[in-house]
Amino acid sequence: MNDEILDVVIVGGGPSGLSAAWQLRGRSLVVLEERRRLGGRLKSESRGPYWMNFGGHLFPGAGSNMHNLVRELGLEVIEIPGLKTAMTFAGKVYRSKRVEAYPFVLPMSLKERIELVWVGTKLMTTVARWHRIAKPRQGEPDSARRERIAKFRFGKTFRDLLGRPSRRVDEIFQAAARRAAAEPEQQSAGVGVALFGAVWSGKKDNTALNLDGGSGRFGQAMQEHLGDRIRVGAAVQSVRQDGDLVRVRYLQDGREHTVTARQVVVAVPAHLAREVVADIPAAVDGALQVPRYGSWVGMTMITDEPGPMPYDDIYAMTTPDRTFDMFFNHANPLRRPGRREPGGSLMCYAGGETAQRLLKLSDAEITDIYTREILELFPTLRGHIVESHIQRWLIGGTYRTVSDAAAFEPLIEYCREPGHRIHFAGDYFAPLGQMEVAVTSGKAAAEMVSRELMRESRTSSTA
Ligand SMILES: Cc1cc2nc3c(=O)[nH]c(=O)nc-3n(C[C@H](O)[C@H](O)[C@H](O)COP(=O)(O)OP(=O)(O)OC[C@H]3O[C@@H](n4cnc5c(N)ncnc54)[C@H](O)[C@@H]3O)c2cc1C
Repeated sequence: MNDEILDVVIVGGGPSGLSAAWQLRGRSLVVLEERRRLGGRLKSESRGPYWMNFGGHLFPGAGSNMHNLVRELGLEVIEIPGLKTAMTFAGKVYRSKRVEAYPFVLPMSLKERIELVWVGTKLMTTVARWHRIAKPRQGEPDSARRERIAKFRFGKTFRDLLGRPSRRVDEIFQAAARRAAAEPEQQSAGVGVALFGAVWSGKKDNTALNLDGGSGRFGQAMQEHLGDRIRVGAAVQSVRQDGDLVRVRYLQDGREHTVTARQVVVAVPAHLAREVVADIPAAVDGALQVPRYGSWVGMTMITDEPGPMPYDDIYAMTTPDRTFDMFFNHANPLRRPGRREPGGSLMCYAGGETAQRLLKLSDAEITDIYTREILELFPTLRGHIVESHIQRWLIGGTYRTVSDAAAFEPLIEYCREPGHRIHFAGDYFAPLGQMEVAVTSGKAAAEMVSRELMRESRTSSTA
């Protein structure tokens, strides 16, 4: 048992919790993180000049809360010169900067071409509408914009929007849709459109950057800055309000501890928040049941090729003809004109129903499938994969199904109301979970905490 009374306890050391902790670093606080490292679903490990990437990697550009945070931490983002729109089809790699060109590039029947144009046009028109909806309006609070996005095309599934094109055309959209960790039938049309909106973000694409040194640097830098205010290996069991204080019970190294604070930010995935927070108001509890989570099964690889490889100009590739849905070349942002350094770093992953099937296999079986299919595409890579790891993200991506927009509103309302001591943050605050959503929600929770602490200190000084 511990007697300390802190200003704030933050539960969860992912981007949302760390964003809150950073805003509140002038206060007495601790961050309790279940894993042995910070960063949550942002994870990478250094290997010489490269890094192995396991989780989130595309960082938002200038003007975003994540970008500001990364700069404040003294970290650098780097541009990605490579193609993010490459695609495999019938066993071959195709490169087009503009996805709209694929109906004319891929070896397809006329019927398939027409279908690809038809579905693609429908999607692009809807994405253009989504961009208008998602654009921030002068003077409006971020929550208003979030609400507008949440309501966009939430009453239909992404499958309803796509229709049912023939198999090979459908597989292209399916593979891309699984970047939301769910099948088109499971996600709302708004989720699918947001996903494609991130790809079709216009000519000047600084919306997707890399963190120099890998996304794991984010958690490491936070650890360096926040020091002994971070407690890793600390699994929170319960968060309970007790009068003017909140008691947080956690297990660390097999021992039970309690820490008491005036304010708590719960920054763990929605269903886990429900498990730990006691006495959640019924409407908020209902809202926390809205976000869905899908899995991803990835393989990350370090390679030792002596010179150029056929994927050097590619960063991201959709792979509808493979077991995995996406292939990434994480060495691409490090390539410079001139001499090509030896070695590299690659990653691939599958989501949706494929991930569910793969989760039943052993690491060795998944490695065999992924490796065989990568070598089919790039035979010169044979013998050059020197290290590989399978990463199972059971809680991979968060997304919304149909008719969820209204059901989530009680939580937005709760977050706006003054007087609470327990606050929520996480990437589940938007229909499609991304690090920017996480960081923004953490910042918003921290602002509420600051207001509450100031209000309390004013009240006690006038009493
Ligand atoms: C493979 C993959 C690729 C991705 N790609 C991108 C991308 O390119 N761009 C992008 O923007 N986003 C991407 N994401 C999503 C991004 O990583 C998440 O949106 C972001 O990490 C969410 O942050 P969070 O803090 O809400 O949750 P998390 O990152 O999940 O952090 C929550 C933390 O809470 C901890 N926790 C849980 N329960 C407890 C407990 N009881 N006690 C203490 N601690 C607890 C967890 O261990 C975790 O560290 C990707 C994710 C994955 C898995």
